[in-house]
Amino acid sequence: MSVPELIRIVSRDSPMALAQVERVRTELAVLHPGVRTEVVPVKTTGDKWMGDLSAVEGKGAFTKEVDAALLAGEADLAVHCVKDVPADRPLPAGTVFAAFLKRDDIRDALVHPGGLTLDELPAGTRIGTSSVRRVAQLAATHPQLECVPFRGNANRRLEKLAAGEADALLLAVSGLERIGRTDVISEVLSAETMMPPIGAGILALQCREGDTGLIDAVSGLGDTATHREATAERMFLHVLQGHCNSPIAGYARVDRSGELSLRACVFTPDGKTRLNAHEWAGPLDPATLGTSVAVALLRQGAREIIDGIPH
Ligand SMILES: NCc1[nH]cc(CCC(=O)O)c1CC(=O)O
Repeated sequence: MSVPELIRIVSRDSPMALAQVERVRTELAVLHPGVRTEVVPVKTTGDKWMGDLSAVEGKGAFTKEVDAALLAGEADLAVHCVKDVPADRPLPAGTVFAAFLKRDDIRDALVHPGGLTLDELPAGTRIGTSSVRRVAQLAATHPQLECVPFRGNANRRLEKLAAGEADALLLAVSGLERIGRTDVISEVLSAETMMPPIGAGILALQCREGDTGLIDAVSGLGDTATHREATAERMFLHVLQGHCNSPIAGYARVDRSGELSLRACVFTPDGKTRLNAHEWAGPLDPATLGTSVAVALLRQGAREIIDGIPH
């Protein structure tokens, strides 16, 4: 199958998303020096709507318009943060993941202009975050801090922080790396301190199902360990069937010996209840590991917690 001459790449138009596209173009140029690429930026509902995301109809606020451009043939390849691709349902009909790029840092960082660490922040410090996952974990470990709703892309959030709309922020390390702003990090939080979201730090390439020439051409950008981790994590979330307001966190890891494990948590919004599971795949394939960890949490009462949260 011959490599297409031109690949039109669609993505959100935030600085982070466009940096992600540049990574894909660079890696493509190494793999297929002859190929030309074009960028098709689109604004998504999640970029336009600055209110509560649970008020937006359906899921996929950061992916819907990107998927639509792909399906309409306005572009050939979509670049998504796996974290933003809904896992409770299949991918939009007619599209497939062609590759998961090698995973970036999965951790969250504290951004505090004074350079303090999370444990040093004085009581009443306002943390700008609308993430129910971050709010629940902070409430459990640092109840003296106050979370204030904060939306917008990472650059915009840094501007709002500088304007005094909050005293500190929690942002993904990988996102800050992509926009070239790791200088603002005052502390990188361990995955134990602040468990990351499903899919953290992973970029996925999505194509039209029948586009086999393109799928073959870009699949070489994929990373095997990341593929196993993404598959386990997304199946976990699929079985759990969460919603926008359910604090869920977790991550899979392929260790040095090649063994895959998945740990995951479900929280109540106040962080007071935390269900935990951690399993090794052993002979199980990644998707079955994801199912097994979800079932372990469901047995502990995850369904009741998730369904009990208004959404
Ligand atoms: N919802 C925005 C978003 N989507 C993906 C990332 C981080 C990068 C990644 O995990 O791929 C971010 C920013 C953040 O959470 O700080």
